[in-house]
Amino acid sequence: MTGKGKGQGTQARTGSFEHALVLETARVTEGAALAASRWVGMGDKNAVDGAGTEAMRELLNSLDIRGRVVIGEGEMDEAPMLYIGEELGQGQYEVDIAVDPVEGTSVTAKGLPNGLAVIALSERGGLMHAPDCYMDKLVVPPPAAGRVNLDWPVEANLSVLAQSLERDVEDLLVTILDRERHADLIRRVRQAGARVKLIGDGDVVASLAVGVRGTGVHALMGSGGAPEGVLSAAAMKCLGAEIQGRFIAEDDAMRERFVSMGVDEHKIYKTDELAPGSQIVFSATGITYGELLSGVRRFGGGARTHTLVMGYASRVVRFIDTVHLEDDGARVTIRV
Ligand SMILES: O=P(O)(O)OC[C@H]1O[C@](O)(COP(=O)(O)O)[C@@H](O)[C@@H]1O
Ligand SMILES: [Mn+2]
Ligand SMILES: [Mn+2]
Repeated sequence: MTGKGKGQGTQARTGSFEHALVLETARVTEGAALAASRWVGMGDKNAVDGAGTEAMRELLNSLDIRGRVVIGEGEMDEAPMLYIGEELGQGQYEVDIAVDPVEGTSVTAKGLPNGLAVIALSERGGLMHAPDCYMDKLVVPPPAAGRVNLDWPVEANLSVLAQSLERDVEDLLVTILDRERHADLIRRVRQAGARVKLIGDGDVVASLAVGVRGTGVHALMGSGGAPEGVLSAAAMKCLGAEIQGRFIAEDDAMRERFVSMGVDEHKIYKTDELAPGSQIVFSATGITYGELLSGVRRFGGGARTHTLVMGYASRVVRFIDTVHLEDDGARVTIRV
């Protein structure tokens, strides 16, 4: 549908596979979160990752897709499941898949907030095949999209962000991963007058919180994983927010890898370059409690999950609260 038709702005763009797969994709992250939740707070990162990955792979295989993993758990020789290049499903929709079965493995193993299971799907070529390196990131909400620049001094970006959100720099809260490498960035953001929220892990959910209004955080700054940058880009695109990222080559081996993958070390990659797809489905289910998504809440006879699933072309942002009942016949009272 084109032109200024009735209801323009809420019409589907070209939602074919999205319509078929939005809810199915939510089921995949729900399943991974439920499996990983068994290991919350047990101090075993490998068990957390293993459970999430296995469940996610099995559920992806059951979808009506012919999928190819472009962002995964590593290369084939280092990851037994959901490795980059792995093919999943025998259905009809040809898709590229980006996964992080457990984003925030350490926090999940410690029972701390903001562990989640994450997936993005697109048509073939719709998600950048990013190397597994660090990425310098700037994430801003919809009103500041297109108005900031990762190349500018941080003070300039804060000032534009404050203007865009019609407030003072002092009213901004900026999320930054609590890492030694960010000491200077943290100092400068504070000196500019903005407040800082330091997080231990999990810059995907931090990006989601920036993209959604009312969470009280206004930007994400600093470096994190490049695969997480692509996943965040898929989400920001669905939300109308923006991510800018620059791939960081820490050594010559990585620099060579960039060349072989066609990645430009000096370029700022924007949302649309990281996630160029015209159809994108993004889904995240909380494993441990967070400000945006509740974690998995287990009770006798079942568990409850909280998911954010979105379709870019179909223009839907769904928060899904699901009760999963065990099939052993237990009587469970569902609460609102
Ligand atoms: O801990 P580092 O090396 O600074 O890396 C940061 C990256 O790790 C994470 O905190 C956690 O990722 P995983 O749990 O998937 O390993 C990401 O959110 C972030 O992008
Ligand atoms: Mn991760
Ligand atoms: Mn992970």
